[in-house]
Amino acid sequence: MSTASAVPALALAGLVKRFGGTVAVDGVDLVVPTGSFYGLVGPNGAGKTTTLSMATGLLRPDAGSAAVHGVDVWTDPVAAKRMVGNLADGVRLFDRLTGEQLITYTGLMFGLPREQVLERTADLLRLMDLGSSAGTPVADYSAGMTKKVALACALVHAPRLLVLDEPFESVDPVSAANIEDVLRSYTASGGTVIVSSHSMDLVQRMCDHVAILAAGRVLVAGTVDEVRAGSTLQERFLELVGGRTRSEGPTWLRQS
Ligand SMILES: Nc1ncnc2c1ncn2[C@@H]1O[C@H](COP(=O)(O)OP(=O)(O)OP(=O)(O)O)[C@@H](O)[C@H]1O
Repeated sequence: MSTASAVPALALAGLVKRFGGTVAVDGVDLVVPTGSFYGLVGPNGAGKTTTLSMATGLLRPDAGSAAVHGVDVWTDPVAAKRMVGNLADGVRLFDRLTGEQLITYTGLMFGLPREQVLERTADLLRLMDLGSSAGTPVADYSAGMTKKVALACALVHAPRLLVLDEPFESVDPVSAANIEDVLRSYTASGGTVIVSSHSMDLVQRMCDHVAILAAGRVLVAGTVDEVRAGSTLQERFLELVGGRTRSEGPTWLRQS
C-alpha cells in the first residue's frame, strides 16, 4: 500500500456529543479508507447525523477529533472543508436562489473559475435531471428535487471526500440510478464516499464497507462481507440492533 492511500480519507477518534442530558454520540471511532464506499447505518436517533455533522465541521464535538486526509477538521477547518463535499440532513439552503444560481454560487464560493463553474453547473443540472427547473427558486422544489440540488452543490468542487446524509431519500428511481453510477465511477477513480442510509439493500449493493451505529456507539464496522458474516445486512442489522416487536399492532387498529 502506498503512503498516500495509507492516510484514511476520514478518521474519527473518540467523538462525543451531548445535548442536555442526551448523549447523542458516545465515543465514536471510525476509519474510512481512501477510495472506499462506506455505509453508515443505524436506527432512528442512533447518532448518524450528529456524527457526520461533527466529521464535517458543522457541529463542534464535546470530545474527540475528526481528520480528513490527515487534516484536522477543527484546528484547520478551511483546508479540511476544501476537500469535503457535504450533503447534510436538515440544513437550510439559500432557497430564494434558483437551482442554477445555487450550484453556481456554491462553485464560486469554493473559488473555482467562473467558466469552470458554468460548465460544471450545466453538467450537474443534466445529471440530476433538473434542467427544466434550473430557473425555478429552490423554495418551490419538491423534496426529491431539493435533495438533488443539494447533492449537486456537494459535487461541484470535485471534492476528495463526499459525506452524504441520506442522499437517496425522496429521490426517484431513475435519478437514483444515475447518481449511483456517478458515485461508483467517482470511487473507482480514487474518491471516497461515506453515506448514511436506512436502506440495507442499497448499502449492501453499493458499499464496500459499513458501520452499524446504535445509541451513539459503533456496534460493528468493517467490510460489508465481514459485517454481514454470511447472512444479509438486513438480518445482521436486526440481530445486532434488536427491537423487532413482531406484534400485530393495537387491537383498535384492526378492521375485522
Ligand atoms: N440539536 C439537537 N438538540 C437536542 N437533541 C438532539 C439534537 N440533534 C440530535 N439530537 C438527539 O441526538 C440523538 C441522535 O440524533 P441523530 O439525528 O444524530 O440520529 P440519526 O441516527 O441521524 O437518526 P435518524 O435516522 O432518525 O435520522 C437523538 O436522540 C436526537 O434526539
